[in-house]
Amino acid sequence: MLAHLDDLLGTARVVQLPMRARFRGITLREAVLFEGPEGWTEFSPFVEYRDEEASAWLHAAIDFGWRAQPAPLRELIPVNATVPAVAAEAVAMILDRYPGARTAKVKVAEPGQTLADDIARVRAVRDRLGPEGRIRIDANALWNVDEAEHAIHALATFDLEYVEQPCATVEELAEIRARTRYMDIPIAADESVRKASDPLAVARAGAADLLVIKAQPLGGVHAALRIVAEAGLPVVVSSALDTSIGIAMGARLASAVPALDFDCGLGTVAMFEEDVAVEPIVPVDGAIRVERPEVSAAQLDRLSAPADRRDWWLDRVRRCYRLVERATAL
Ligand SMILES: O=C(O)CCC(=O)c1ccccc1C(=O)O
Ligand SMILES: [Mg+2]
Repeated sequence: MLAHLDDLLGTARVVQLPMRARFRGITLREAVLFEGPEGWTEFSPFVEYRDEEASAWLHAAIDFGWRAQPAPLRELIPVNATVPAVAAEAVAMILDRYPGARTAKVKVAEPGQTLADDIARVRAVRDRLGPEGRIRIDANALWNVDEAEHAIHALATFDLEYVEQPCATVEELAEIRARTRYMDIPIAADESVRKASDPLAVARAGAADLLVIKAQPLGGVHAALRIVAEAGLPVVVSSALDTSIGIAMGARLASAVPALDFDCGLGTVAMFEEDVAVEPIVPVDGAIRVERPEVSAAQLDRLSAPADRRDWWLDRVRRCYRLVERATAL
């Protein structure tokens, strides 16, 4: 094991980052940062995840903090704007936070909303980006196959780059892919990669045209690169709503994949009101840089979580560490 539990606990800082707008129901994003020999690293599985799933995220944190990273093949990573399931009127303000971005990812299928809301939001994005902008939509597995077919057909008029995780299962993805093939819109798998017991099953089944690859849920940069190599599909590297430290991990992965033909979902620090880095990794001219940002001691103090949340996170680190120890030979 590369890092001892004491190394993790001894350097752990638990932070809470206020969000500009609610995303995934979150207004305060919690993360643990550790400082390893390679630099700062992040552990930030969503609070509702069970330990088994969260332990892959701890494996990733150890990988990035304690293990030399693969050589970067590129220094700048083009990123997409991320548009939450907001009202159409709010779209312009959100896109303004991603200066130079030519691509937007738009959340759709939000519970409590209608297809008309999705259409209005995607139309507003198209109006703002112009005809040459790229628009991808992400349903987060919330449509059944008929709903997906209806919605994709209705949204196709806005010219979609791809549809991310329209339905939940690999079987449904294969079905919607077959049904919409005549529209020539690629289907991307996200949850079917990062939440599956076998992240390669969706590729093997031929149920997706491309994969969304995230460093933390896949166990880190090295593990994710192995999955990319085995899948043999184009990839988009994305984040899971990380601080600048987790984004640096994602950027490092994006810098090392053999081909990067899609803009990456790594501009999400723009969704936070505050961040832990002296210079937060936010998009400039549509791209982020590949580097380990300097962490601000003052920001770590300002954003420090209350004692009960710190205890909760450190207990989670202890439990997940046992699972990582059992599952791997790091
Ligand atoms: O890909 C992006 O643009 C940002 C990342 C993102 O959308 C996301 C962030 C947190 C949790 C899930 C997702 C997702 O892609 O489904
Ligand atoms: Mg997604």
